[in-house]
Amino acid sequence: MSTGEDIAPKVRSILDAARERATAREREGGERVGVDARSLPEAFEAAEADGRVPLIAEVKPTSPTTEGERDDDPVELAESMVAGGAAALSVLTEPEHFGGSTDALERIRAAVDVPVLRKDFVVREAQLDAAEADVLLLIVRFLDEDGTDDLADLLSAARERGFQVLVEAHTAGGVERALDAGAGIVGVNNRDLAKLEVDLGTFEAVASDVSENVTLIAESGIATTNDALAMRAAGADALLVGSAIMDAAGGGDVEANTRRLVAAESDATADAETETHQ
Ligand SMILES: O=C(O)c1ccccc1NCC(=O)[C@H](O)[C@H](O)COP(=O)(O)O
Repeated sequence: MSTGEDIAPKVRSILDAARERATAREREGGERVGVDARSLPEAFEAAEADGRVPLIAEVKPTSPTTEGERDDDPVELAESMVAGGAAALSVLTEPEHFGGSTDALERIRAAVDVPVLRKDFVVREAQLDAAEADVLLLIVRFLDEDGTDDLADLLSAARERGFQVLVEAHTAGGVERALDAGAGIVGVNNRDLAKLEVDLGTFEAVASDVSENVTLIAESGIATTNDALAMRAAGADALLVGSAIMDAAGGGDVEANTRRLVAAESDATADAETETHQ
């Protein structure tokens, strides 16, 4: 089944590149990875207990919708995010459109002790073995395409290797497919891959239908503390933030950007208490 016409041309090119990389890996063969994963839900619980908004901060040097590119050492960026209170990290490993690499992922995972998500466009089983990570991303919409593996099969194959899996959707139907395939960690991406537009109302519209037993992550377009509060109020167990932390155009302070979002709830509580006492 192909729903290819629903995907923006830039995204189509990402998907084609992912398929080519899968084919190259299949030709090369290579070892199957076995991961001893750091628990993502436990990292979120620890952040909550500590008064931090559970946040996955993303090492995202550039993207099709980003102006500019950060060429800082990815390990230093990752360490700054953890110093700023990130519960977990996401690392883009897609090389052609996001400036990522599996080498950067492996160096980051060796340098930090929080769970690390491999953010890539995995469409076939062979791609699972490109690098070890604690969490792997599978995108429902991309697995509709011809020449891709079935979502439930990929989910099982990833779990057999020890990965936790974040299954990403953009619509209520996509979330249903994720849950039907057996996902326990679900991301709702506010970025519509058909138009590359971001609307935080996407998460708000979909989140209320998802059971409490599922770890639910709001992804993309979260820039301000008010955005973070809105996503949490709508039911996000955690947030995934890239651009606002990386600030590729301004080259800003990644640690301060992370801390600002992580402290959104504790700062709001402190402000409310101050107002009550005035
Ligand atoms: O970010 C993009 O431009 C993009 C374009 C095409 C496909 C995917 C894309 N992003 C992947 C992501 O899911 C985001 O990097 C992630 O959710 C963080 O989003 P943001 O905080 O808006 O950078």
